[in-house]
Amino acid sequence: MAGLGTRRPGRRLQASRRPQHHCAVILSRTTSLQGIHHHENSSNGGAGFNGSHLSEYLLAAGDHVTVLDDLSTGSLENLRGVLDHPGIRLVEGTILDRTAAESVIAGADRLFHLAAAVGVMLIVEDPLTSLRQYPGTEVVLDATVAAGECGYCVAFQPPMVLPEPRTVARMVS
Ligand SMILES: C[C@H]1O[C@H](OP(=O)(O)OP(=O)(O)OC[C@H]2O[C@@H](n3cnc4c(=O)[nH]c(N)nc43)[C@H](O)[C@@H]2O)[C@@H](O)[C@@H](O)C1=O
Repeated sequence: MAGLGTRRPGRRLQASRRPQHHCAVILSRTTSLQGIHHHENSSNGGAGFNGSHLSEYLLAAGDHVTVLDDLSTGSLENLRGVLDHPGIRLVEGTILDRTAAESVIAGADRLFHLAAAVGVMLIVEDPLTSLRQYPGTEVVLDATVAAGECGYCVAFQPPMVLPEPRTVARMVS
């Protein structure tokens, strides 16, 4: 796993402007393939800062990972060390697309939901786009429950960081 200090996420924020920590929801079933136990992981936002490190960790542990990322703030560059790994599958798409969400959850026994618009500056600069992403978590969790296969779900959701109403009004006018 590459050192955390060696990578820069798609959009860096100054340290003082970093977002607050995420909260997490968790739900695992191990898959047995020819007697070897491994997990089939689905990772939304897997090309992001946290997601790419997680992908590297899981692949190094012998798991498989399917990454669904719209590459809005993430980058394939973050995954350059594992792009050729036989255990990784990449799907470019948004979590707002139920079909895309279902396609990566199918067959997964663990879901890591890391896709989100995070960062104070990003949200302040484009609050409406950020808000439109919130239903994505519902799409993902709905699709996961409907699939009925995933026994372990880790969902990270960004804190609700909103600018003052008058700031939003100025931005959209
Ligand atoms: C501490 C650390 O904390 C944060 O790291 P992070 O939480 O990993 O955030 P990120 O932006 O690197 O990853 C989010 C991923 O999510 C993808 N993404 C978004 N929206 C959809 C979406 O709607 N669909 C899909 N499929 N992917 C999406 C997006 O393309 C990206 O790949 C950063 O503030 C970072 O700067 C930092 O310092």
